[in-house]
Amino acid sequence: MSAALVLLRHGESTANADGVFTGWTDAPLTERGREQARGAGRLLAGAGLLPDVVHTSVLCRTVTTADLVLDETGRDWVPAHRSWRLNERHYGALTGRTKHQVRRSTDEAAYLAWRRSWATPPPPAPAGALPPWGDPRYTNLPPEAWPLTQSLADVHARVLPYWADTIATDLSAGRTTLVVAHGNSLRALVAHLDRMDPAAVEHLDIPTGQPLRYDFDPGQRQLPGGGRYLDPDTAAAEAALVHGQ
Ligand SMILES: O=C(O)[C@H](O)COP(=O)(O)O
Repeated sequence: MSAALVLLRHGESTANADGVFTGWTDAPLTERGREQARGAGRLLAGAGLLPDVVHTSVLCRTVTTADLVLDETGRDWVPAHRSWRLNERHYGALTGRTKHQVRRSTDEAAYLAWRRSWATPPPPAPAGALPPWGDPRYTNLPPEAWPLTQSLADVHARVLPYWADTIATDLSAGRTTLVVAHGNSLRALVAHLDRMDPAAVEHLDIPTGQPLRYDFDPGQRQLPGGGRYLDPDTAAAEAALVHGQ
């Protein structure tokens, strides 16, 4: 069966609005972010993309965004799956600092490497601090997978098993599958789907609240052309805001 996949970065969070590195911490949506989520739902409904299933991270900004999208599409009742594998990149010791502060405290090359390179992780956070040991969301996270920091390559390595074992299964059953995740977990997934090399991914920015559509044929082959934003002009403008941070 043919199937559609919709990737969606959560709506703007308070940390996004304040220019703060967020990573595995929680930050609620701003009113603008909530409206972005509702707008994404209207775009999906207008394109006839009614989700049969939704996947989110275990961070509240994706859960809230997904709920608003499902409400707007009349699909509040579909199965919802949460996984830490879809979480934002763990931003290590940068978590909670503003991008402006970090940029001033180091040189441009280090800032860009921490934020956008494939393989360079930010400096690590103290063990057991972010998230705190015992956070019930991570009961199933094996101790060796508990991160102190992550490069984009690390994110790619933990997102791909979830893609292969769970999301791809929904697509092969012909389900319209909504994945609500984060700037960097989606960069990793888009890099996989669009077969991007690490150098190209450095220039990839994912806008908040903009649905990105992929289509698959009955043989589960991705249709040519890569992902398409449902509202390309707004997506480009929002991606430019992310790039400028
Ligand atoms: O965790 C964060 O700070 C953001 O969600 C992603 O930030 P980035 O665009 O700087 O990678």
